Amino acid sequence: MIYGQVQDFLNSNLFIINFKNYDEISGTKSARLAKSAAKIAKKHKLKIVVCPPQHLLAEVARSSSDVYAQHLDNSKVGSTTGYVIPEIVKKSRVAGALINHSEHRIPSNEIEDLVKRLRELQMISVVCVQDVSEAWVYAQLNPDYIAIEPPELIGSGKAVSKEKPEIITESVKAVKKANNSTQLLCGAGIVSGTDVSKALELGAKGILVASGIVKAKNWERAIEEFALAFVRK
Ligand SMILES: O=C[C@H](O)COP(=O)(O)O
Repeated sequence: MIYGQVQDFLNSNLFIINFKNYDEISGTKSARLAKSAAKIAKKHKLKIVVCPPQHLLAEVARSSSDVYAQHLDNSKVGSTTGYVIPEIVKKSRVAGALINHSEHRIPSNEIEDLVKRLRELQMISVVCVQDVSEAWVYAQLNPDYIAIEPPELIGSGKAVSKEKPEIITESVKAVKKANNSTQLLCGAGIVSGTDVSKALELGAKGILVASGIVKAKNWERAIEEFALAFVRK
């Protein structure tokens, strides 16, 4: 992305679908889900990013421009084996990454290094945090996004925006206090358009969702329902 495009991107709402390692997206099904996301993104002029499993990143990124890694390793370019690193995935058209997801936590010095590395590569960084105090700590690194996710609600079908609205409003404040360009996303248990609307009402710039889409019987219908919540906000 060139500079102007990066700015436009950061000004719009963001809807991230993390495929995790659900069986529903194994093999060629990841590309199918990414295609549905791209279709609805285009229809509503909405930013929808997909995070397929690591081994499918390049394949999905061949046909979709909005692909982030679920995780990256802070290993060097060169003689490192079995790690997935920013410089190399960028060459497969991967545009950003989740960092420190609740299911793949890393030490704070690595979070800091990865945010810097992604910035230098003009890739988008999404640092996942579990509570408001972590939102404040990591917002000061100025990642593009902080994604707040109370771990106990992940995969529960009980939306953070309804179960713990205060964690979103408090995190919005924490991120603002950092006084930089970082914006807040939220996730955990989001399964409906009203969950999304509520998150946006509370001040989130977007959402990070997995099971609510991946496990839906009809992917396109579910993505459309979430997308409409963004469009109607
Ligand atoms: O990365 C996604 C989050 O962990 C949320 O997962 P969930 O939508 O299944 O609760």
